[in-house]
Amino acid sequence: MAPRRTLCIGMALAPTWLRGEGWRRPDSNIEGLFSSDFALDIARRAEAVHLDFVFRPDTLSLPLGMLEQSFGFTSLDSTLLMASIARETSHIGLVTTISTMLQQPYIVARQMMSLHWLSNGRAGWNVVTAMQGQENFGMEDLPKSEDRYARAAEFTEVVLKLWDSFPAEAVLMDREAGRYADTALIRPIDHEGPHFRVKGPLNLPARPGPRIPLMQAGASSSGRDFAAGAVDMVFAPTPDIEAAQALRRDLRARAEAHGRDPDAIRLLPGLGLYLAPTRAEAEELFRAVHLRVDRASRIAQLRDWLGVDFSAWPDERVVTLADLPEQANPKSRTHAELLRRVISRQELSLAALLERPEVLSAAHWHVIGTVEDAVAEIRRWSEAGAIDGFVIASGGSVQSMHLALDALIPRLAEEGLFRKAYDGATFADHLGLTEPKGDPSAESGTEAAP
Ligand SMILES: Cc1cc2nc3c(=O)[nH]c(=O)nc-3n(C[C@H](O)[C@H](O)[C@H](O)COP(=O)(O)O)c2cc1C
Repeated sequence: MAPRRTLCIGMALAPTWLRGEGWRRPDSNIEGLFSSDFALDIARRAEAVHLDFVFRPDTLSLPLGMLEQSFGFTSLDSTLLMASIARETSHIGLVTTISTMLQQPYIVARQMMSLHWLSNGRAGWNVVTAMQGQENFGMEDLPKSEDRYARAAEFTEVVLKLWDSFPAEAVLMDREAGRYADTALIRPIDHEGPHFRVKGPLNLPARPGPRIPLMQAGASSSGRDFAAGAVDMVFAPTPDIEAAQALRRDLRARAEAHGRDPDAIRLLPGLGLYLAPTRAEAEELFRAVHLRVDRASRIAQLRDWLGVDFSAWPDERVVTLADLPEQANPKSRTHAELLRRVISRQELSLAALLERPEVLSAAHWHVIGTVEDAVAEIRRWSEAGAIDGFVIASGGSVQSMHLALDALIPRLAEEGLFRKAYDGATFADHLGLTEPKGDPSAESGTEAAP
């Protein structure tokens, strides 16, 4: 499978580089976490090296367990944050995360189109079904993964219809004739489905040009199928190159089965970058960051993903698939399956399992080393057809994050793996999306220019 000519690269503003012990460093600026300048500084750096987008994950609940040691899931509302960055930047895509389980499509269609107008065509929506937060929305439990995706598919369909319901051409602004809009072009959507009844139209005209790009996170079979039919980018944890190759192959095949060009869907794994001037310093950074994540938190993480309580197990006992129950409704099938995969492939003691990136840091692809190590690894994955790009989840320290943006990305551009300048000023321009309307199955899927 041929790799694309240039990669699509996003930067997570999470801020992953302050996780673990990172926030305790003197230069962390943890005090500024809830100011818009904090994210803006990173967005400006990302724009200076022509990244495709900045991206903010988001949740709607606060698990207190993590908060003793780090900032956990505290965060500004991601869409408002992106709106504040929009005014101060001019080219970079702004991808916000909004849940289809815990929101209503009319509100989301309006928020996203507002962000699209306010940013001059740079909005992107990370469509998540959510892993937590149901207790804040009157639910005991989240429905099972398949049902969450069925709702996500209908939710997305309604949002796309709403964006199309008030087309840009309907706005005439004919001063002479005194005619503001041609209301014959503005149509209700009259949607009636299993989850939503929405009449429409949206009370905001569509911004002229291609539709807002969509991203998705969650790689269970139903997650992949939803992504293959509806989105432009998949953000996924792929801890090794084989996992990424297999996922990319599968997503492309599913996109084709949905009648789409396989190039229309991009696999963008999370990339945990622990960078330092030397390999030894980078390894020390990784160790130092995870030093205090205690056994109890890691055991709790495993209980969440695998449904097993390992707290009474001795460290040296080997974990096998036979120890794991079939889970009817895991919070994230993606993470549960990645853990089952590593347990089936390697004979791991409990102590060794607790050291794995799948447990410590969200099962993402990791590079712990120098900038040149990262360039080599990215080239290897790209040439092996494993990725269409990646989302940087910088780890360890502010210095490591700065190395990723200020040193690694220009090196990738020098190597011909990434663009040297922006070709256009909208997010769709960076992705090469050209179709004007909402239906992803009608898209061109052309490549981003070098
Ligand atoms: C890499 C990754 C990132 C995610 N980010 C978010 C997020 O920011 N907010 C959220 O509510 N859910 C997030 N999710 C949850 C997914 O949207 C989805 O609900 C969950 O993974 C269950 O789907 P699955 O069974 O396909 O894994 C994320 C999932 C993955 C795998």
